[in-house]
Amino acid sequence: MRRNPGTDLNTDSFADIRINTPAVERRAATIPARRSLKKDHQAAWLLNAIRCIDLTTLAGDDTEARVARLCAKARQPVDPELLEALGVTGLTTGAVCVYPTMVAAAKRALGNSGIPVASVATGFPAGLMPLDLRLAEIRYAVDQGADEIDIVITRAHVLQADWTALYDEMRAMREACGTSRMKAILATGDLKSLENVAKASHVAMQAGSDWIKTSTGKEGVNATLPVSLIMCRAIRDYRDQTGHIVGFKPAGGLRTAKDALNWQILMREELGRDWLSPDLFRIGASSLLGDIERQISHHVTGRYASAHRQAIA
Ligand SMILES: O=C[C@H](O)COP(=O)(O)O
Repeated sequence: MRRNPGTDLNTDSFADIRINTPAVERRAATIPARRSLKKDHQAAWLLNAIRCIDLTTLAGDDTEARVARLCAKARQPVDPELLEALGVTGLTTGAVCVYPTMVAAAKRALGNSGIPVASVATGFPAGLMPLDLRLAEIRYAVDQGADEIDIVITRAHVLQADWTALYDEMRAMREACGTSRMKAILATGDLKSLENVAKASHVAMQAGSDWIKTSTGKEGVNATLPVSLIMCRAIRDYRDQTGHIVGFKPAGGLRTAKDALNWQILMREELGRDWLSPDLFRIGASSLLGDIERQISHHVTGRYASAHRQAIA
């Protein structure tokens, strides 16, 4: 299984980063136009997006029954008749993502499907808890069976440019994850500048994150294309500097099939084909699958299915 072993903290590798925000925004704005995806091609990209979704429920009123329904959707994300028409079998989402107390229910519901369970941890979404409690939460989620842990960082460490504190806490989190893979949520909407996003990305990767992730879905601003562009370039730079491979997870506010296509175009353009697989690319989303299924249905049948047919996710 791919892991990023991380490195020692190396602030030299990002000390000189300067970002021209208007230029990044201009470049990000061209992403939707970079590839014209028509018909069969578009359906293939939408199916691939499903393979990469971390199908998520992170709500205060989550229940085991809701998690079980979500897992059923993860196992069979699209109407089998539509898949048959497309000649596709065995399609599942990339993972299911839940709160720690829901991990056991998700594991039960997913059975031997091979779909990983991701758990948020470390005082999600704000992370403002003593470190030993945050580490204990990771260990609890791992003990419950979580295959992947989505941690949140202490935003204050970034805002105060305390890279040592940020590195040390994430290194300890990586250690607590054991053999479960770690995704580091930077909560980019809280980080004030693209330079901070770039620097926090480097520290997260040096600390051994297997994916870096934009947002919790709970910030005022969640995944955007400019922020994602900066994070993808940090992944590229880190690979060039260390030879280690890190995945990317945009999350929060991704709701439409068009979003799913745009983020895949970004991966293809900035990091290449390898980053279009679930090992290196996840889309964190609680309500994206419905629109993707709607578009696939339209592709197959020539008409849009009514909304109730895609009631979940
Ligand atoms: O980690 C995933 C996010 O919580 C999903 O955010 P969303 O509910 O806006 O799709």
